[in-house]
Amino acid sequence: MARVNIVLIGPPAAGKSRSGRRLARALDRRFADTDKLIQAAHGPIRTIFEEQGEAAFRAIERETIRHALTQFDVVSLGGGAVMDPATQELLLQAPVIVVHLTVRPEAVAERIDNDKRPLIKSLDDWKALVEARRDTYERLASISVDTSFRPMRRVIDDILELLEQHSALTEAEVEHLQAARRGRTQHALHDIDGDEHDDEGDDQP
Ligand SMILES: Nc1ncnc2c1ncn2[C@@H]1O[C@H](COP(=O)(O)OP(=O)(O)O)[C@@H](O)[C@H]1O
Ligand SMILES: O=C(O)C1=C[C@@H](OP(=O)(O)O)[C@@H](O)[C@H](O)C1
Ligand SMILES: [Mg+2]
Repeated sequence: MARVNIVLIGPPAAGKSRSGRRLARALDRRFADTDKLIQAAHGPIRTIFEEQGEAAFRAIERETIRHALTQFDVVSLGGGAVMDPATQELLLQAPVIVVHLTVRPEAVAERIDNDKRPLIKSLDDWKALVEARRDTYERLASISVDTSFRPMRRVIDDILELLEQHSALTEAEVEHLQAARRGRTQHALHDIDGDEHDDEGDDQP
C-alpha cells in the first residue's frame, strides 16, 4: 500500500521522541519530533510556557503538527498535543496510523527525574496528566505498545510487527522486514541499538 504517516502519541517520557527516530531509521523514512521543530523555530519550550502560557504553546504546536504531517513520514508529538480538538481531527481524518506508546508509573519514575518538562514536577503530576488524557490517547490509537522496562529494540520490533499487521507499511518495507526476519539480509533493526549519543537532546531544555 501507499505510505501513510506514522504518528507517535502518549504520555510524557513514554519514549515517543526516541522510539520515533529509531522507527524512522529502521524504515528509512523521514522523521520529525514536533517539540524539536517548535524549539528550532520558537526557542525552548519551557520559555514559551513561561512567557506566553500554555495556550500559546498549544497554538504553535497545532500548526507545527499540521505542517510536519506534510513533510515527514514518522512524526513524534508532545504528550499534550492530542488534547487539542483540531489536532484530534487531523489525526482522525488524515491518512495516518497512530502509535500509542504507554509506560507504567514504576517505569517512568526514573525517566522523568529531570526538570525539563514544564508541566511535570513530580510523579504525581505525571499520573494526573496521564489520567486526564488516557481516554483521548486510547480513542485515537491505531496500535498501542508498552515501553515499560523494555529495551528500545523490543519496542521497535513490536511496533513494526503491529504496523505490518495493520497494513501500514509499503510492500517494499514488508519484504525487507520479512527478509530480515528470515536472516537473509542484514537485520532491518541492525542499527536500532546503534550510537546512543545520537539520542542526546531528546528531552526539551
Ligand atoms: N524503552 C525505553 N527504556 C528505557 N528508557 C527509555 C525508553 N524509551 C525512552 N526512554 C528514555 O526515557 C526518556 C524519555 O524519552 P523520550 O523519547 O524523550 O519520551 P517522550 O518523547 O515520550 O517524552 C529519555 O531519557 C529516553 O532515553
Ligand atoms: O505533556 C505535555 O503537555 C508536554 C509534553 C512534552 O513532550 P513529551 O511528551 O515528548 O515529553 C512537551 O510537548 C511539553 O513539555 C508539554
Ligand atoms: Mg518527546
